[in-house]
Amino acid sequence: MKGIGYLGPEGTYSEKAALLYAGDRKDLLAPCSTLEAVCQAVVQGTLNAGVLPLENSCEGTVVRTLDLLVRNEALSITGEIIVPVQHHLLARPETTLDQIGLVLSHPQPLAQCSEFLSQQLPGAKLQEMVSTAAAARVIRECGLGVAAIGNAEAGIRYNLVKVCENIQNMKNNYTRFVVVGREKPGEAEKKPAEYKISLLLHIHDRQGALYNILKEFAREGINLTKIESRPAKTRLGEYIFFIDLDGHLENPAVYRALREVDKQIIALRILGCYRKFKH
Ligand SMILES: O=C(O)C(=O)C[C@]1(C(=O)O)C=C[C@@H](O)C=C1
Repeated sequence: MKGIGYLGPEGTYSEKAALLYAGDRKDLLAPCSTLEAVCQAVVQGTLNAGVLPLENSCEGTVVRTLDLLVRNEALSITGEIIVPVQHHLLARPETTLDQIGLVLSHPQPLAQCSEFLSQQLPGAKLQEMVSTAAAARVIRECGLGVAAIGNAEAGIRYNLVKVCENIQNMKNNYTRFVVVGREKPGEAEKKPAEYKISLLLHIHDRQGALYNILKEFAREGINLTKIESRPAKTRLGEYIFFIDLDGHLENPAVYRALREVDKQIIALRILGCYRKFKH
């Protein structure tokens, strides 16, 4: 079995998700420098699976991941993992809050901690980094006035202390990750259980187009759990919709709805049919 890619370095939230997915196969974990690198390695077959952040309970969809799913047609979704996200302000030992003039982190945590940052560090500059652990890793080489936002494990790994704990806007902050692979959708597991399907729909730019599609799912009593649009990158006004729904590809109601939807749109791609995450 080849590796499981995730956004590195060690100490990211993506690593936490990848560890949950790997179970006792932790030696397979492969940190990658970017989300693009994770996808590329899976598409090329250097890695067997990749773990990508898809949505956060506070900040919504990670659009970078949606764009990568659209662009990499060989990828399918084979699973999902939901990770609690608790951010801390990490700095070199003996740093105090009033010394901090620069905060480094991934754009998502900077947004997820916006209230703390504006209230407690109104004068601090914010700098985006490729990941929370990439931010934590450079702090040791910086002066006392620099802090990172990341998780407790990153603090331990990079010998940093928590200047402030649990600084995210929402106490219950969660990020949903998807596992991507090259399996054909539905092949990954077939045992009857609680399943989810992820779809990409490229729809026409015309009156009622979205309504007519949603109607098909409603008619079959299918519950949609996420809907998000991204520009199709073809022309202004044309969109691709990312839809998650409850069900399995072998359910007759799902089959009927997808057959009707397929007749009305430019393209339908089944990204995956996979088991729902159980906490
Ligand atoms: O920087 C990290 O630690 C990541 O794993 C990335 C990421 C993200 O892309 O949203 C993952 C989960 C958290 O929401 C914060 C950051």
